[in-house]
Amino acid sequence: MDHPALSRPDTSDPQRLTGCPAPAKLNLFLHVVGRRADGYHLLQTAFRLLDWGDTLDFALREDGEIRRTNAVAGVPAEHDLVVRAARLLQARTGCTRGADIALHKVLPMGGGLGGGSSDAATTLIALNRLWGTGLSRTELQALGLQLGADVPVFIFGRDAFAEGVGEALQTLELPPAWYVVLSPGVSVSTAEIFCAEDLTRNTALIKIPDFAASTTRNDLQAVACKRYPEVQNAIDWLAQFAPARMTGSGACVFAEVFSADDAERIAVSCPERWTAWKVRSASRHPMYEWL
Ligand SMILES: C[C@](O)(CO)[C@H](O)COP(=O)(O)OP(=O)(O)OC[C@H]1O[C@@H](n2ccc(N)nc2=O)[C@H](O)[C@@H]1O
Ligand SMILES: Nc1ncnc2c1ncn2[C@@H]1O[C@H](COP(=O)(O)OP(=O)(O)OP(=O)(O)O)[C@@H](O)[C@H]1O
Repeated sequence: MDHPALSRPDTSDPQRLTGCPAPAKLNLFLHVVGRRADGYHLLQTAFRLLDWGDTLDFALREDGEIRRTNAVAGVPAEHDLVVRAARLLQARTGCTRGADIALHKVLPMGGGLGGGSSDAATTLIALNRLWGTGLSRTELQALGLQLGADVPVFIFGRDAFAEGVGEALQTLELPPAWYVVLSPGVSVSTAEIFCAEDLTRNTALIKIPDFAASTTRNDLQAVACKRYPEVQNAIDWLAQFAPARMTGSGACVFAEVFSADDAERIAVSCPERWTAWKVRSASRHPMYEWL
């Protein structure tokens, strides 16, 4: 499937920010290297930002209310990470302003593409500007981590090598690339995969330059494929064309291809029960310069 590239927000009206992008990510590899006392897992992973994602609109409210103005299937407003992110920023800064927020969902949920996390990150970056709360990138990353392990990287705003639970980030310089991303039509719960008895939790640590595809893997993949056979089927189908693996805790799988034409050709031949997208990398978050 084709999709529009992400663009920069419209900042012409000081009362609102429209078309704020929330890009997807891929985990090019993901190693589980240990477990913390609180049950969270220690990882090594490479995050790649994509030129594909959700968009959000924000309008200033002076009464302090946070409202989501549109319905989003499967995400009631009170559970939306976007609403939770806005409330967290208010609480952290003592800001008395509020916002109307519209969320235009494009990314599959429970897809391992970090959609909800990216929506939350975009909310923190956008409201920090609209409200004039002035938090730094580092401060927003720390705040974002309270919402989820995947939020900080989107505020970091660049391809990154991540350690810890995903919050210790170092910039990665990666060449531009084209990917086919395939959704096998199932939604995977991240917690379910990390809780699995049969998850490998002791992969040896690697150094940054050593992450050639041949020497890395996604440790969550075997667990997800066992519980969701369509994930394995999707990997097997995509692997006919290029090395394929799962992103995050699934369910989406991806393969890097040589060109936009290759991505297009593979995506259009995807079996009808699944959805495939031709996607380009994005080396920076489109709102990177705001922090
Ligand atoms: C799989 C990844 O997407 C890879 O980037 C992330 O590690 C998941 O990040 P996320 O979706 O933001 O996850 P969170 O919302 O923080 O956590 C969901 C659940 O996954 C488990 N979890 C998550 C991250 C982590 N490093 N270890 C974990 O064990 C925890 O049980 C947690 O309750
Ligand atoms: N704004 C949001 N967008 C999507 N899901 C959200 C949002 N807010 C809360 N959620 C909840 O989070 C769950 C996971 O959604 P998400 O799309 O972020 O998963 P994911 O792509 O697997 O994320 P990750 O890669 O971070 O694990 C959803 O099933 C939904 O219940």
